[in-house]
Amino acid sequence: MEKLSGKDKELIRDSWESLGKNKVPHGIVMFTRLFELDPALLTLFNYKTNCGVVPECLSSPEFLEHVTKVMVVIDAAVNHLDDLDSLADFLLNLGRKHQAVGVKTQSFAVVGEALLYMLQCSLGTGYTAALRQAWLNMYTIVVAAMSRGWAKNGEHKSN
Ligand code: HEM
Repeated sequence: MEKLSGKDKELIRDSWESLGKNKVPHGIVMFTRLFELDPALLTLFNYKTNCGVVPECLSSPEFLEHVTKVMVVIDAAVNHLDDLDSLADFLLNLGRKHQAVGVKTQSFAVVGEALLYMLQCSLGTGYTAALRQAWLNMYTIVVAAMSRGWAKNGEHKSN
């Protein structure tokens, strides 16, 4: 996997220190933005509760669990910045699972945009161009690994 610079790591760690302690509220800001950017993604959350409607979806326990899951993956990445390779198998498998539930790889990029939006809202003036780029670099590494798993699952199905 790609490597991050020392400066990238410092910017990511410092900014995540307080955000990571409040994962769900920040995750909700992120997913609210995600559904503004692509409302069709709501239909992929086929929980028993009505996830065709944004407010109902955002307050359903299963959905909030997924929000937490996403934030935990981000937390894991931030905690393994020196060794992102150790997450490769996990992320590959995660990509496979998302292929199986109908998520497209392009949608991972929209999640990235929503992540940056959440960082901007939360960090205010701390959201500098260098910080934005550092997070983008990390997220790109995560998504590249997930996308490899996604593609492998797709291949497997068409065989
Ligand atoms: C458009 C984007 C996404 C959609 C529509 C989506 C949807 C889903 C769905 C339907 C599931 C299965 C049900 C569930 O566990 O809640 C799932 C599982 C999961 N998702 Fe996502 N997801 C998206 C992006 C992401 C991203 C970017 C991450 C992490 C960086 C992530 C992390 C997870 C995790 C950890 C699971 C549990 C996998 C397991 O059961 O082992 N998701 N996702």
